[in-house]
Amino acid sequence: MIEIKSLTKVYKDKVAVDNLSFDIKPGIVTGFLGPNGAGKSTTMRMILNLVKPSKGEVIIDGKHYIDLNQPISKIGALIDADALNPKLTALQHLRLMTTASGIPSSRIIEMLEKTGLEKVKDKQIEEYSLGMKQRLGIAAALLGNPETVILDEPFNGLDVDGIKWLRSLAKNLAEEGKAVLVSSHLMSEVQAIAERIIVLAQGKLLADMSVEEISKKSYSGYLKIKSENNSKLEDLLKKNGAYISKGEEGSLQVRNVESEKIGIIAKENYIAIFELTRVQPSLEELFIELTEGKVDYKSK
Ligand SMILES: Nc1ncnc2c1ncn2[C@@H]1O[C@H](COP(=O)(O)OP(=O)(O)OP(=O)(O)O)[C@@H](O)[C@H]1O
Repeated sequence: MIEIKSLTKVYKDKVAVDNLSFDIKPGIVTGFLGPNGAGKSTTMRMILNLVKPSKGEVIIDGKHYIDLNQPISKIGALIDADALNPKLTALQHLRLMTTASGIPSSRIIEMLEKTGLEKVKDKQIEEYSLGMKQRLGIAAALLGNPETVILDEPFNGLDVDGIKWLRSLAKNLAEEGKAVLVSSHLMSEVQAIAERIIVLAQGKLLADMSVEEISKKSYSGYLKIKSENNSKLEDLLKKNGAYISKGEEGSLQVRNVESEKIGIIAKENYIAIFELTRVQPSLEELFIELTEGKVDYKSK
């Protein structure tokens, strides 16, 4: 379990991470979402003790990172897939890591197989595509069989097969009891695997919810109604506290009144209902709504 407590990072006059608190729980995948520049990488780097917080702390199983016995078996991370020595082969890269940390070298082949790199293990990294480098970064992250796995934008550069593979890998790691934190700027990439979603914008926590909760939130959810007499129904529903706007094909978009009540009002007033559908925004739309106006580098 990793506890992030009031974590703050200020670069000169830029607040990259602003008083952020959340937990990374074992046994689930947590999606860490935010637009470019939201502060995801900076947070992950602070968890890994690569960046010193301006304020706040990260507690890993009750300890600070520097007090961990074998950090590599506590936290494995993919932070920057390009930060590899291009002249080394994958095998040499992983060998350096096992030698430096005392991890049994048998883990190397296991991880190369797990990440699909077994056949290209003797190629120099400079010949690797971004997707292959991501796979190697993941192999390195898993080398110490860590309890927590932190992956910063791991879907970048992966092809369709790679995305499928990574999704099932992340799920399997969580099923093994590991805490898995996966960052992305796209909800669609993590919604299929994450049980919990943390949304960050401009360094601040916008949402920390289960995927179920986030889907149930009514941000832009509404009831779509078509009836025999929409204008009469609209008046009646407004009297009952509904917020109504006009939808497509003459339908009504109704908020703030539940479907049962609408049904009863329609029945009591002899108005036949032709359609009554709950429309929930997709997670992608929810994410856009949550982060609207909170993007530093938005293309015009
Ligand atoms: N070393 C640094 N010096 C100065 N500013 C920095 C530094 N590292 C990050 N920042 C700034 O902090 C903010 C957060 O950056 P960060 O890389 O953590 O965001 P992110 O959510 O990971 O975005 P992306 O998806 O684009 O990587 C940005 O405005 C960035 O420019």
